[in-house]
Amino acid sequence: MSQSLHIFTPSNLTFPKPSSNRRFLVTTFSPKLISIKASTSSDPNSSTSPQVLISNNGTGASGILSSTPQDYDTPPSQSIFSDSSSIEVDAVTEAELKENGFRSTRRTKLVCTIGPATCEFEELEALAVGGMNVARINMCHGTRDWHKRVIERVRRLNEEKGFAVAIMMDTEGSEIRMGDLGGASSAKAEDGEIWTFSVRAFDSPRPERTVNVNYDGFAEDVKVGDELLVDGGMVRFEVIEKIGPDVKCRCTDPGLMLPRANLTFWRDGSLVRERNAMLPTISSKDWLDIDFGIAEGVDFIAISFVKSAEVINHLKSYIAARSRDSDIAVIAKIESVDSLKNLEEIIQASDGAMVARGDLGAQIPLEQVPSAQQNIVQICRQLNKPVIVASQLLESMIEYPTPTRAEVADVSEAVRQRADALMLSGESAMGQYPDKALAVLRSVSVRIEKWWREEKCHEAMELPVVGSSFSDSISEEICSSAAKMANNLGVDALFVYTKTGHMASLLSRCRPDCPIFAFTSTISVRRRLNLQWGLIPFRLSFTDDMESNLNKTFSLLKARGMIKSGDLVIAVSDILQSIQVMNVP
Ligand SMILES: Nc1ncnc2c1ncn2[C@@H]1O[C@H](COP(=O)(O)OP(=O)(O)O)[C@@H](O)[C@H]1O
Ligand SMILES: C=C(OP(=O)(O)O)C(=O)O
Ligand SMILES: [K+]
Ligand SMILES: [Mg+2]
Repeated sequence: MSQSLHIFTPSNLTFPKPSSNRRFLVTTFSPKLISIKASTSSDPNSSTSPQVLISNNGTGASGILSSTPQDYDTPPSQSIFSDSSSIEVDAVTEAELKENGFRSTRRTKLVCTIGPATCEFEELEALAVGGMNVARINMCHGTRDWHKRVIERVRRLNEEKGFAVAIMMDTEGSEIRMGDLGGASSAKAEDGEIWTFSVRAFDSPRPERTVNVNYDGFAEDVKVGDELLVDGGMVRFEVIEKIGPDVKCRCTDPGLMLPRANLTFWRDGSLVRERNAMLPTISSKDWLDIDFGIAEGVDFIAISFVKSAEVINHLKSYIAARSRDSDIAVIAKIESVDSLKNLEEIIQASDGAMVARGDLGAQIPLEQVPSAQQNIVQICRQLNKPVIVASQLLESMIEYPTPTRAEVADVSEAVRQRADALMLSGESAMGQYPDKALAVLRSVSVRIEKWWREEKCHEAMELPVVGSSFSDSISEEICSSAAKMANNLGVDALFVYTKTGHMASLLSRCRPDCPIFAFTSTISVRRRLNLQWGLIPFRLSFTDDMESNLNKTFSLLKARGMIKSGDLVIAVSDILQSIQVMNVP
């Protein structure tokens, strides 16, 4: 038996734009539906096409309308799945669904930074098997050739093993950094030692207690008495003397300095933003890296030290002009004072955001980082943008095989905040236990998510209208109704048929209790959806006929033992705006 609600919209109906101040806005509008015809059919092959009377309050438009499929951008044709008789999902998800059932699949997504510890094919495969959804390459480190090889291996892994691991390229940005320490893996600064920081390029081997700085204005901008923080305070120095380009500093807090570590300087307890505040967000080297990322067809480009929405808009049009066929998503890294000042407009302009706590904690007092994180996660959810919580989640696991209790609590908090994704940095890039660190993220995520469901912590978070057209508003209403129905009815899974991924993201935003099976015909959309909370992306070719899509999905998933007769499913689609509730035949 299937019960359904179909909503037909005329493509020319305009709808009042929601206020631009969306952050705390409770949606004041609810499209006063419209008369709804629920069709009950016991014949899976019947294709009753219900007519729905639309009387849109306010616009005066009314009438009986026939089915008008929604407009969507046509995805790149070369990546549309051509085999119409199969469904693609990776072996790990398939095994997890079979063994544990729908309910216990992991909803929080996992991003791993790839570095020397994880760059070989087998190491990448181990991460994919361990649940890596996105592989991040950090352009601060390594050569383009090195990154190219990693991208090739991830792609091969996807092709040969059926994974849909997405690739995120993270730009270096032009904030102040130390040099690469002449190839050394770290340098230890001891209490009271005098070190020289200089823009000079030192001969190799690097003279003792010297560090190269990448910012030409460094010696001019710092003053004697300033405090110099390496990596947000992992090591601290006091500036004691300036001699031409060389800045002599005394170590006041000893510690280990890593190659290309970030440097900030502080005066009278405040972060100094001198001419370095004027450095471009995207440096010339970053533009070349971005060209590389476009040429390689990465899925996400993360932009470091974003200051305003302008740079995001600029980059998005640059990408659009250079790669007409691709849909690279732009992720804004929130890691500076400037990005916090313009938070909403930056997130609105981006396709997602990262709470980059490493550098953020170097620019604002550490005790302000947790509230900033919560705020960023919440705004992203409201604006329907995926959000990644990054840096030092399991820092001690770079060296040790078990995390600290405090680290587990930190991971739990990010999961409890319902961030889309968690990220490993050094833990997976150069740590000794990358697979164990990933396993900790996985088990903590699953445990906290389960606890959340058992405690029935359905949030009361108001989700404001994000789209601007009437059709968008209907999609949003459909998704929030479907998610609510799924929770109230205790359904096993939500199904969404989506061409661009938008409808899937709207469902994910509602954070329903059951997993969301997202069916898309495009490989790149499937990879991109892998970053979003609760979505299990499948590649499947489908048509505009929902009845036949559902029948086909049921038979393919049943044949693989991923669903069974009697499972309760709610299906929504952006093909024919509709909600259908049914038991798998
Ligand atoms: N491609 C790479 N090549 C060599 N080392 C890397 C690479 N990517 C990351 N690393 C190492 O892993 C550490 C953590 O990575 P990440 O957090 O992304 O960078 P950072 O510490 O510069 O913010 C880096 O400091 C670096 O030592
Ligand atoms: C993720 C971050 O950026 P990166 O590792 O590139 O410094 C961070 O600063 O937390
Ligand atoms: K970076
Ligand atoms: Mg950073």
